[in-house]
Parts: sequence; structure tokens; C-alpha cells
Amino acid sequence: MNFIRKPFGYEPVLSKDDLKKPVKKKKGPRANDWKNTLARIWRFVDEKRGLLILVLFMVVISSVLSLLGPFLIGHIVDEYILKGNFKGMAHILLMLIGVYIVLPVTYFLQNYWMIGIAQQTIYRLRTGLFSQLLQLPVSFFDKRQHGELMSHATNDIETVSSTLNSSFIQVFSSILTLSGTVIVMLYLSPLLTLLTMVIIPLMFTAMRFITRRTSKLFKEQQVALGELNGMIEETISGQRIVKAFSREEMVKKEFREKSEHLRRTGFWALTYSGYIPKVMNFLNNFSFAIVAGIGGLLAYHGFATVGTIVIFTEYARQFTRPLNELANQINTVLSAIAGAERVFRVMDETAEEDNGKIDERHQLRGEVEFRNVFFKYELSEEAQTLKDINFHVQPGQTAAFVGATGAGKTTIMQLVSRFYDVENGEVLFDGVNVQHLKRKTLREQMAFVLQEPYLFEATVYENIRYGRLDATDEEVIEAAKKANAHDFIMKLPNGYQTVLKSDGSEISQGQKQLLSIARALIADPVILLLDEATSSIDTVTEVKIQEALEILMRGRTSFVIAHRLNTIRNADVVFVMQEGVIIESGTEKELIQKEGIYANMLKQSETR
Ligand SMILES: Nc1ncnc2c1ncn2[C@@H]1O[C@H](COP(=O)(O)OP(=O)(O)OP(=O)(O)O)[C@@H](O)[C@H]1O
Repeated sequence: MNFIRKPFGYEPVLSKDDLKKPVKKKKGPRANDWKNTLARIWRFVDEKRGLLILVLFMVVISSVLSLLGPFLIGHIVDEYILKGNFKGMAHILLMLIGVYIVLPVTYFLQNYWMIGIAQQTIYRLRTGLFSQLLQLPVSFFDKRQHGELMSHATNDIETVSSTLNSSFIQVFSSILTLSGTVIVMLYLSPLLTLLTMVIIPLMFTAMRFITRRTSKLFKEQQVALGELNGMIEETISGQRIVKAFSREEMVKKEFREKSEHLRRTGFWALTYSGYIPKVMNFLNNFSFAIVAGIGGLLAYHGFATVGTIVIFTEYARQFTRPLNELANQINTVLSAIAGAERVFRVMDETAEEDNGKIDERHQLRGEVEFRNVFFKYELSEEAQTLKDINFHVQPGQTAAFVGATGAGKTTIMQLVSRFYDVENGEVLFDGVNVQHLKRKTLREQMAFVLQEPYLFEATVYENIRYGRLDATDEEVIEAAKKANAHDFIMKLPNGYQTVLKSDGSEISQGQKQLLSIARALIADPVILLLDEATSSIDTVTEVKIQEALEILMRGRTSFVIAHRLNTIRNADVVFVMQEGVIIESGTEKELIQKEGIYANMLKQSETR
């Protein structure tokens, strides 16, 4: 067996030999999984259940009508044509015409209603998944590839949608037609029924052989598609890095490997499932020949009427068709169930609980305290990311965090904003444990200015207004002026109406920072989290950013991952971090006098 690399482990790829091996049955609750999944889809059908029952009723009518057709033809042969008695045939013919007119009407109605039900169900499923994605904790996204999640929201939901659109009716109607046909056939001639049934075990054996392989392969194909989507997404968003490091060939090679995996699983899945109609057709013709041949003999010797044989040959076709359809639908239904299972798995992830009891309008003063805080990321190899962190920041103070890369500065910010919860110890706001505050209360009174500000594909107005949705245009402009962003915005092709790209590629790094400062200003937060940009920005913009930040930080509690000496100098307290521990703290002056780690860091940066 081969393996391909996955971000968190290795995924097996089926080889030709693997496909020949018998598939071992999985133990545990899997047998019931599909029942569970179907029951959950049923819940999503919700208020359309009444209409679904109407659809089922229509399917019953169309199945009865499709059984009636051949029966009437047989009756015409026996009672009228063979007896040369054409009187009275007209009304049976009229009935037959009636059957063939009403039949398409029932087909139309069941399809029309079913599409409505399917689309509504998918709408609910899709919006359910999307709102769940918004409620999941940040730690969930640490464990999943973005492309994989995209694949659930698009491919998997699409598979469920197309199955609901068409397969549901087909499966139900096939089962009904099949049972109806068998009942009528048994009534007409048990012997011929038995002959028609001879092919069933053959069909089942062939189907089992094929579907055992295809179900495994279709699952594998969906996984491979998810991975490929992940890679496409990653490559498009990181295309500059790919180009900058000339990694095109490496990316192409990896893409070819993933595509090859998808091609191989797709090839075998479709090849095997392509055998189904062929095998079925062959068996169908075989059964038709048996019924026609032996039926003809029976009619010749007077054991059955010609009409009965006519009905049987029709039914023999009608009997294998639903079997055929069922067999064809199995793969579609299986892959839809697998898709729905993956969607439900995401829905079953525990969403961020927000059971803080303190009122949503609670006004924070901005006092923040960490008491004996220990923390570890789920996927981290380290024993602890933060170890016994203690500090107390008063309202309006600026706390600067410095330290080598990986020391844990960003992690402190993640805990202040409660993107993650502490493992041990307490984070307190105004003396209240953060667990008692609603996340919304907390985050609405906080603003972030990140190294790589995130911009949306929207106008400058909308990008700044993201800080406070009800801000007027005047307020936006006012904030932009305070943030020193107004002048450059006015030089953009459409000023504040200019639509920015999500990667902000048409404006400079410094300008992005100014926009994100304006966004934070308009939010008017009590607490500010600031990750200073490390990339070199021209001195003019640097001064503008510095001025804007000073205005922004005034009167607010600010946590800064500091890279600029200016910020550190003006901070009320500086925390020096090393390997998840605060090793020094105090004002910059105190730290220099102490001649410890910080003083050393400073000396080193000066000598560079
Ligand atoms: N989501 C995550 N999952 C697992 N480990 C993580 C995660 N984020 C950070 N880490 C690890 O936690 C440690 C602290 O990281 P953190 O980002 O807090 O450092 P930092 O001091 O902010 O570094 P930098 O200055 O480079 O941003 C590092 O070892 C990092 O690899």
C-alpha cells in the first residue's frame, strides 16, 4: 500500500492489489451510522415534511399506474385481439391512454415538489454548517485544513443536494414498483415469476462485488478531492510566497501527486460503477429471453395465455429496471450519506460556550490580571506554552511584551481575547474571571491592530466601519483623519469608495496598518491588542503610524507586542518573555538599570 502525505499524518492510497482484497467489515456503530445520518437529514426537511408525504403519495400513484399499463395491454390481447372481438375494446384503450397521460403528470408533480423540498433542506443544512463554523473555537481551525472545510461546505453539501433532488424519488419508486410487480406476477403465474427471479441472486452477487469496491473508492475520492481543494486554496492565497521562493516546480509536483491520487481513485470508482448498468443490462436481457422462451412454450402448450406472456415480458423488463435503478442509486446515496456524515461531524463539534452570567452591557474598566496562568495548545509538542504567568495591568496602562520569537507573546494576546481558555489559573477583567463574562461583552470592548491587518474585499468605508457597524460616513472620515489615513485614502482612485482587495495588495503595508488603526479607533475599545509590524516601513509612514497609535492608545488599556523602542519606552510596564515564562518586568528604565536580559537584548540590537 502507498501513502500520501497529509498535514497531520499519512493517508493510505488504494493500489490495484488493495482493490482485490476483500473489504473487512468495520466493527462498532458504523452499521447504524447511515440510519442516524438519514434521521438527521429528516430533521432538516422540517416544515416540508407534509409536502414530502404528498410526493410519496404521488410516487405510489405513478407506481400503480406503471403497473396498470402492461396489465391492460395483456387484457386487450387475451380478451379482444385473440378472440377477434373488437367491441368494447375502445373503453380499455381509453383507460390505457388515460394511464399514459396521467403518468407523466404524476412524474412532473413529484419532481417539482421534491426539488423544492431538496433545495429548502440544503439551504437549512448549508446555513446550519456556516453558522456552526462561525461558532467553533479557534482551536478547531488549528486542527483542520481550510480547504477540507471548504470542501464540506461545497462538495459534500452539493452531493447531498443532488441525491435529494433525484435519488430519493427513484429509490422509493423503485422499491414500490418492484414489490408491486412481484405481487402481480405471483398472482398471474408463480412458475413464470420464479423463472424471472432466477437472475436475482446473480444480480445481488454482481452488485455486492461491485459496490463493496465502489463505496470505499467513492469515500476515498471525496477525501482526495478535499485535499486537492485545500491545496488549490492554499496555493492561490500564498501565490506570492510560491513565486518569491520560486517553488512553482515543487508545488506543481505536489499537485500532480494529489491529482494523480484523485485520478486513480476516480478512475477505479467510475470504472467499477460503470460496470453496474452493463452487468444489469446483460442479466436483464437474459431474464427477458428466459421468460419469452419458456413463456412461449407454456402458451403453446396451453398452460398460460398469450396475454399473460405479454404482461410477463413487460414485467420482466419492469422488474429489472427498478432493480437496476436501485443498484445505480446505491453509489450516489452512499456518497451522499458519507458527505452528510462529514457535514454533521463538523456540526457536532463543540461550539464555543458562552455561558458567562454577566450582563452583555457590562462596561469594562480595563483592568486585566493573569493569576498563575498555564496554557498549552492542543497540537503543541511542548509540555507547556505558557508557564505560571502572573501580571496585573491597571485601566489605561500600556503593557509591552518583548522576547524572542516563540516566547509566547501572541499566546498571551490569544488568552486576553479569550480565543483560547487557560489550562490552569485565572484571567481576570476588573477582578472578574473571564469565564463569567460573555465573549461578546469582552470582544465588543476590545480592538485588534495586527501585524498583517485583514482587509475585506469591500470599500475603504466598509473596511473601517467593520470596527463599528453603525458608524456614519462622517465618523469614518473622522477616524481616518485621526489615524493619519485620510490623505492616502483621498489619493486612491475612488477615495473612500475604492474597493480594496482582500489581500490589500494595492496599498502598502504601512497604509494597511493605518486603516486598521482607523478601524480600531472607530470601535472605541476599552482594551487594545496591538501586534506591531516588524517589517520595515518608510520613515514618513512610520512616524504617521506612531502618531496614530499614540492617539489610539490614549486612555485605553493596551497590550502591545512591541518591536519599536518608542512603544517600549512609553509603556507603563514591560514584560520580557522567554520560553513561555515572564523573566523580567518593570518600566524600561528599571529594566535597563537592572542590567538583566532586557538590557542585554537592547545592547545587542544597538550593536547590529
Ligand atoms: N495554534 C497553535 N498550535 C500549536 N502551537 C502553537 C500555536 N500557536 C503558537 N504555537 C506555539 O506556541 C509557542 C508560542 O508561540 P507565540 O506565537 O505565542 O510566540 P510569540 O512570542 O508571539 O512569537 P512571535 O514573536 O514569533 O510572534 C511557539 O512554540 C509556537 O510554535
